[in-house]
Amino acid sequence: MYRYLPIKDIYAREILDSRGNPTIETEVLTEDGTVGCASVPSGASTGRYEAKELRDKEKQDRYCGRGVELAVNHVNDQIAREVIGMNVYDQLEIDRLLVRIDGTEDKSNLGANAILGVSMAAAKAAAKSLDIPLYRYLGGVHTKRMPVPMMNVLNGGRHADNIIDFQEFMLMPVGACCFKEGLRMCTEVYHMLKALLKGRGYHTGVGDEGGFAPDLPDTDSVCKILLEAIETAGYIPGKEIALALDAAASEIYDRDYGKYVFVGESRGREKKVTRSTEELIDYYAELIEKYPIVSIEDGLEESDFSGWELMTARLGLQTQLVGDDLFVTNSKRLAKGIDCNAANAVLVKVNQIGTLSEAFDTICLAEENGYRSIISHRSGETADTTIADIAVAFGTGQIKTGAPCRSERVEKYNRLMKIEEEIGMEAEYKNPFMDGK
Ligand SMILES: O=C(O)[C@@H](CO)OP(=O)(O)O
Ligand SMILES: [Mg+2]
Repeated sequence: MYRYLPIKDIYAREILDSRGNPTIETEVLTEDGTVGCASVPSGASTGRYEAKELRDKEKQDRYCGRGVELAVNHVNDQIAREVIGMNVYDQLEIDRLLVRIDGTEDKSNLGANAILGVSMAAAKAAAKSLDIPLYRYLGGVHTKRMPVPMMNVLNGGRHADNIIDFQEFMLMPVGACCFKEGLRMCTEVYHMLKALLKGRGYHTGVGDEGGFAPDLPDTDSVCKILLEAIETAGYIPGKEIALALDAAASEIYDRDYGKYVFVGESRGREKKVTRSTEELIDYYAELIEKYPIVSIEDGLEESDFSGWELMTARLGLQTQLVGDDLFVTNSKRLAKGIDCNAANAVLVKVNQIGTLSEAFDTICLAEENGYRSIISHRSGETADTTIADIAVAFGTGQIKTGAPCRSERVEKYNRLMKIEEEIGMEAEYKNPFMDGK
């Protein structure tokens, strides 16, 4: 027997995310008066195979995005009816029940957004009622590994109104001694990058995740200025700060044409710049040769398992190849990837799958098969910091949560600094590429 604390009430409401679009905030109240509150993020470059975020049919006049009143009603009616009375400490049972009452493969009935809010708020209420931090509640007493940030300092693709074809250019402070130092190093480079861009007449407005969004013509010029920023800030590229990319290749793939189309890079040229799967892999090989790129996410499009297999055979030994749209945090899709040696890491976004327990299952499957896991935010975020705790709880060793200048991203970084302080001397921070994990 263990402690039993029934859920007394569940209440969801519509709030706004960092892009000014509606999203859900959910509260779970327990019999002892504890309230756990969680809000749900939302993507722009969403994967085709993600669990479905339920949005209202009609666009609301007062918002630019479609509302989530339908999903809110599902929480307040159907879900509340079933989940009230359950033991808040039975996370697995709560999550399994949510999946069952939805009844679909992709959670399109109740909505992954409706389900996730309840899953996260229940965990937060449980932790709070025990008066222990969320990372400890989810991860246990031995939780101590801090994640290396993948700090997105330059935005392109669907996250910015510029001409850069790839979506994200990130800094990884692999040579730092602790999370706090890593965060400081990247932030210094971020400020240096701003000065360099400004000095060269580029605008320094930011994209959805807080990275700068200048009109740099191609990936080469982005990598060059990033290296310059790292060096001018006083760090050694590769050794102290490495680079990571999210190509978000599904967004530039032309299905009819069967090739990747680089619209930005084509500007001012007579012929459109396109690359076949093999050519794109060659292009990555060249980039890795020239720049200290340690990780490439969504290097190929989301359905092309055989292309991924090819890319992994070619680049997988020296480079982390991350499946985001490819795996969508779904253990079945990850299992398929493992079977054919596609990728060697999985991006974990809780709203891609809908419950904490399913995200955890995916991380365990990755771990068992020598794949790394990276906890990630979405491009549309809120002040909710649950992913910071999850990254520490599940000991994934890496987190992707944007630039240090938009508060919905900074909240996560600040939460991680607090966690590191709490864990104290026992906190562990290591280069994820040094120990094969
Ligand atoms: O592609 C990604 O990895 C994410 C987060 O950076 O973007 P979005 O939330 O728009 O899918
Ligand atoms: Mg991605």
